[in-house]
Amino acid sequence: MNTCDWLQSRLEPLLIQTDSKLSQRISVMHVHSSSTDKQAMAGPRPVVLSGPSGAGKSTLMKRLLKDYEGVFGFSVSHTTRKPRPGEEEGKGLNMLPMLLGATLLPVADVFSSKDVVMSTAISEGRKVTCPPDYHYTTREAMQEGIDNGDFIENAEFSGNLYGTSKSAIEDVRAQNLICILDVDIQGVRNIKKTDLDPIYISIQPPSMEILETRLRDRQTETEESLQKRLEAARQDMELSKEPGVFDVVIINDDLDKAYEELTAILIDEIKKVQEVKS
Ligand SMILES: Nc1ncnc2c1ncn2[C@@H]1O[C@H](COP(=O)(O)OP(=O)(O)OP(=O)(O)O)[C@@H](O)[C@H]1O
Repeated sequence: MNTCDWLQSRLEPLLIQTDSKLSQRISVMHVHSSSTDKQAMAGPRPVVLSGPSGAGKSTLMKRLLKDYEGVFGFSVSHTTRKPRPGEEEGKGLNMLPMLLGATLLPVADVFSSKDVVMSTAISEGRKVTCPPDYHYTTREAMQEGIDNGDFIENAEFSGNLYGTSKSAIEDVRAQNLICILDVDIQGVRNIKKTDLDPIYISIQPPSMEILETRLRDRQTETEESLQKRLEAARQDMELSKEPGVFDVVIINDDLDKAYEELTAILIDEIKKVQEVKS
């Protein structure tokens, strides 16, 4: 049994318990990349998906990944956390400790929509590409990268730094994959300072009332975390109206319609990927 199969067999029972809890992201990141700017610019443009928690980003992403297999990719994150036994760069094991940690850690702060997508694919019995490892680094190197503006987002969790580097995003592009970035509004602002040139998409709920209902129905939140998310959502909804921030704002009222709008925006980039593959 190879690493990927082993990982899937170990995760399946766990995912049933953890999938409903998976939610926001700490992105983990990569400072130094082997890709050159030239390679990076040759591939499809990345996509930024932003919007309040509960707006439907993961739901839409899951559909995209299912309908367009091998077209989208996620950046490899960077961390100052020490690799655990069996975790080495390139072995694809980093999801296991993350998922095992789900029962112990405040998952809302640890998991990303990417993880929801991955775990759903596995729990549905679909073949998935093993998630990439973290790029393990030292605090000094990572801090230097953050200070140099090499990261589009970073966070500290349990004494370790995690982040998403610009070069990790360029690496995905260089592999002829559309890099999906699920970031908050601060992440959007940081990306705007770079030359990553993504398509900026905001996913918004039809109203605060509907958002609250969806978050309650999702049964992933405590009353406290729900209130925090709603407050953040109010601010996000205001900011998304600022002209020039997003290329498009999709109101996710009817899921099919929202998905249709999303694919319409992405179809040129999707075709680019498919043409190169064929
Ligand atoms: N158009 C829709 N109509 C009804 N329910 C929806 C719609 N879109 C999403 N939902 C439901 O709303 C809930 C929140 O959606 P989802 O988890 O995709 O949000 P999210 O933006 O990814 O949130 P987070 O940032 O917290 O991960 C889910 O239970 C999902 O099934």
